[in-house]
Amino acid sequence: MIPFLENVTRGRNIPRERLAEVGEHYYLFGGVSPINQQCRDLIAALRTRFEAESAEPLLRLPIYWGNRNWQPYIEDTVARMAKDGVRRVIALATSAFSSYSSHRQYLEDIDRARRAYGPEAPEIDLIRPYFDHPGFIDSFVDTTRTALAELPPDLRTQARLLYSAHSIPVTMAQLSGDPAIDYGSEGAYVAQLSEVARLVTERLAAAQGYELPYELVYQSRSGPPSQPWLEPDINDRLRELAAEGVTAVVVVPHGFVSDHMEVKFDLDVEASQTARDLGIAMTRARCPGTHPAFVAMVGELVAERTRGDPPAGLSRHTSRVHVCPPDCCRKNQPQAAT
Ligand SMILES: CC1=C(CCC(=O)O)c2cc3nc(cc4[nH]c(cc5[nH]c(cc1n2)c(C)c5CCC(=O)O)c(CCC(=O)O)c4C)C(CCC(=O)O)=C3C
Ligand SMILES: [Fe+2]
Repeated sequence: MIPFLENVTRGRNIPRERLAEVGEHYYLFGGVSPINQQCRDLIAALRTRFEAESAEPLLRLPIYWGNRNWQPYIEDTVARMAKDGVRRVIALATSAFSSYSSHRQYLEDIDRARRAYGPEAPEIDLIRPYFDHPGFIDSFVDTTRTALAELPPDLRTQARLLYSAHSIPVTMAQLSGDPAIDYGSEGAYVAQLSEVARLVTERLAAAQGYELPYELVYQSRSGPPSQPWLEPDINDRLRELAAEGVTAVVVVPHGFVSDHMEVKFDLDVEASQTARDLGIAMTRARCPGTHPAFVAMVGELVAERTRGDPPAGLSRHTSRVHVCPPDCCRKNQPQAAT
């Protein structure tokens, strides 16, 4: 696990103790990240879907898979595609939101892999942030309904919805998105997370016939304590909610696409334990994974990009362009860039 963790955090300011601690989370689950199998499952579901879509020859495309931090590495996948004669690629990141970590870094790593291969590397167009696509929203509405139904009946109408996303440094959050667009003082990442929480809550209310209060929380913080990251942490917030008399929560990990380690450990083990200790009933909505609405969305995004249709989305923060301008989703202020 350690080489993988070193890959993820190379060049970042992450304490060694944090790596050792996160390594333990993986050992608890057999010393293997669940994310590779989740990628294989998504690809299998996409193949089935793309093959069934006989009316849409555009989608009868071969599918490849590359990781940023582990095998199969993007570098190897780029080489394999080039050898297979692939000239144009449309890439989907398993990450739906704007920010350096959730979007720009994918672009950079794809670029690096292409440069490493050389001028014969295929062209690769990364699909824009798709956080408010109806397929992403509706898969969360569906899994949140299921999670709500897992609460004891008498608690369901009193539950609080906690929408949980990966915390990132506050500076990174403020620099997220397109600098020419006003997302409010917190930046695109938080604005997009807020919109998804609102949309899922509204559609859930329409389906259930009653509305639940909701809020944003963050999880999986790393980095030194001296650096401000997005808050509140889900565990801290659970303590406050218990003090306020809240008895049930449904956690919706809307910042993620599949139930990987940040979800399985930080929510299903850690936050669940916090809730248990506080006497709060907690259930957790599944991430999209291979949900049919999410799988269908991938087909729609590929078709959208191939045709050059305007980006589809349900919120006022829907991406306006397919290719982000070079100064969007920076990591640091320009003068501090490394
Ligand atoms: C925004 C965001 C997403 C969601 C968007 C997306 O999915 O892209 C995400 C997903 C993921 N993060 C993952 C794993 C890790 N992330 C780390 C560290 C970090 N993540 C960050 C941000 C994000 N991360 C940041 C700002 C850091 C600090 C270091 C840095 O500035 O880059 C570390 C180092 C140890 C630690 O500090 O926790 C690990 C091991 C896995 C794989 C899980 C599995 O194996 O199942 C997944 C899907
Ligand atoms: Fe991460």
